[in-house]
Amino acid sequence: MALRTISSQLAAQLDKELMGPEVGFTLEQLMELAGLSVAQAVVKEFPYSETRKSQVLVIAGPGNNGGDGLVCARHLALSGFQPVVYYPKRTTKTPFYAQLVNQLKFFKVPVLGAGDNWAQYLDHTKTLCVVDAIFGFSFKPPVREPFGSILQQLRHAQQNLPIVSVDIPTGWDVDEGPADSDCIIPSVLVSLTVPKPCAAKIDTCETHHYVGGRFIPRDFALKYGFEPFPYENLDQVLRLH
Ligand SMILES: NC(=O)C1=CN([C@@H]2O[C@H](COP(=O)(O)OP(=O)(O)OC[C@H]3O[C@@H](n4cnc5c(N)ncnc54)[C@H](O)[C@@H]3O)[C@@H](O)[C@H]2O)[C@@H](O)CC1
Ligand SMILES: [K+]
Repeated sequence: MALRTISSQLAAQLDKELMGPEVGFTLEQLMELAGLSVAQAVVKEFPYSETRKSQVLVIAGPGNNGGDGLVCARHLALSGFQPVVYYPKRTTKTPFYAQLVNQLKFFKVPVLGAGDNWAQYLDHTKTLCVVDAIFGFSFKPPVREPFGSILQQLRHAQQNLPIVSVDIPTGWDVDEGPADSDCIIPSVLVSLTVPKPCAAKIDTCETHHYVGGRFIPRDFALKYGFEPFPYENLDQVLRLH
């Protein structure tokens, strides 16, 4: 199936309509479904087993992509994984994010901040995968600290430690794809709602591609120029490649 994508501008317009007065989704609702879908992709890619390591490092950025990561960590904890969240730059935009952090504390999920030793969790003998919830479709290069050095460490770790990118592989241009050769190459990409153009630049031998963020009806998808994705039953993700 040819990969249908929509531009980042159209994606932003689609969001605006979803959260507009007629449809009336709240960001919290969309984020909950998005985060759940990423957790489901992790479970499908790395099925939980008593014997195997189950620690997952979730790196959350300052925006809503980071919010997806906080939600994903909670669902991973519910499904028996041992998530650890590194959340160096916390948005104070809305109290909602503080509630997401409270929920993680409620689930006994460690939430590390700037200055904490997060890199210890890049040890692939203990950690199953890293969830890249740093930047999504609002990323504008060049990367500003502390995310530059975080990406550098991820690039180094990715040889042995699979990266699951939420919506956009962090550091990639949302429309053009990898800006230069030292970008991260995720093992899994979970495109939310609909793949953005950068998703066409993944190498399907290296990156398993899922679509998640299941919250639009057929006619709305067609209006935005793409076929609805044939999710099964109540699955929150569908593997495209
Ligand atoms: N709109 C939707 O339908 C949904 C969107 N969601 C998520 O929201 C994401 C978009 O969220 P946002 O628009 O908050 O933006 P992002 O989360 O993509 O990140 C932008 C944030 O990072 C900062 N930033 C941007 N470029 C930077 C750079 N070069 N260096 C350092 N900081 C930089 C910005 O100040 C902003 O705070 C999507 O990718 C998706 O993951 C989901 O939460 C729910 C569904
Ligand atoms: K990301």
